Amino acid sequence: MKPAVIFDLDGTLIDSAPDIHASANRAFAPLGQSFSRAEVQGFVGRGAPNLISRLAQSRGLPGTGAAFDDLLARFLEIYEQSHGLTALYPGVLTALDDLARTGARLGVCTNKPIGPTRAVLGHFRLGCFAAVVGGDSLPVKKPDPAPLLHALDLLGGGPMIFVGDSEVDAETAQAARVPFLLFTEGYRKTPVEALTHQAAFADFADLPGLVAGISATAAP
Ligand SMILES: O=C(O)COP(=O)(O)O
Ligand SMILES: [Mg+2]
Repeated sequence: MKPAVIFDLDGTLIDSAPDIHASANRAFAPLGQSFSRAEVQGFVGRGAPNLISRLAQSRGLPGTGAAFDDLLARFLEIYEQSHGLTALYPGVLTALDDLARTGARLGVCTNKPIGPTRAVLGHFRLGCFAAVVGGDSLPVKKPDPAPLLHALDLLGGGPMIFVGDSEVDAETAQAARVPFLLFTEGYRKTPVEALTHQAAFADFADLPGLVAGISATAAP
């Protein structure tokens, strides 16, 4: 059986931090707060509620409760329609095409809520993913392995490779006991050597070869 290749989204397939940053600043503007790109990017990867809560708390605002819920809803409403500053990383489309041509089954497992996830995949016409699992698709998020294993189930099971950019993704792959390919140009804060991974890559042109290498090793 050909492997399922399941991708993280933010910092892996798309450089979305500029839109997340701009949307966060618009959501916080009525509260008189704004953030640098680095502050916002540092909190991407554990889902939108965590991002907005951490940003609020960094300015002494509550990270839970009714006012926080309004703030999060405002952010999500703004962000779901904001794609103009987001870009696919170079070589992503070609790599996805190449993988699909070899028969690989493709999926996405992100902590971004499913609404904005589907919106951004639609914006970039990324229709190649037969399974898309968001941060609110299940009661738990990555690094719990359940969302990743759920994406695999939706693809029909079998061997899997997870591709991601962050500490959370490395932990998720370990918890699910699956090979992890680390994209080094995303939003990771930890040195590459400190993250458990099968291989690391900075250029999507290298991805199909890495997937083929792992599949060959795993073959019975
Ligand atoms: O934190 C998020 O909203 C999503 O991040 P991810 O796509 O890297 O999982
Ligand atoms: Mg990521």
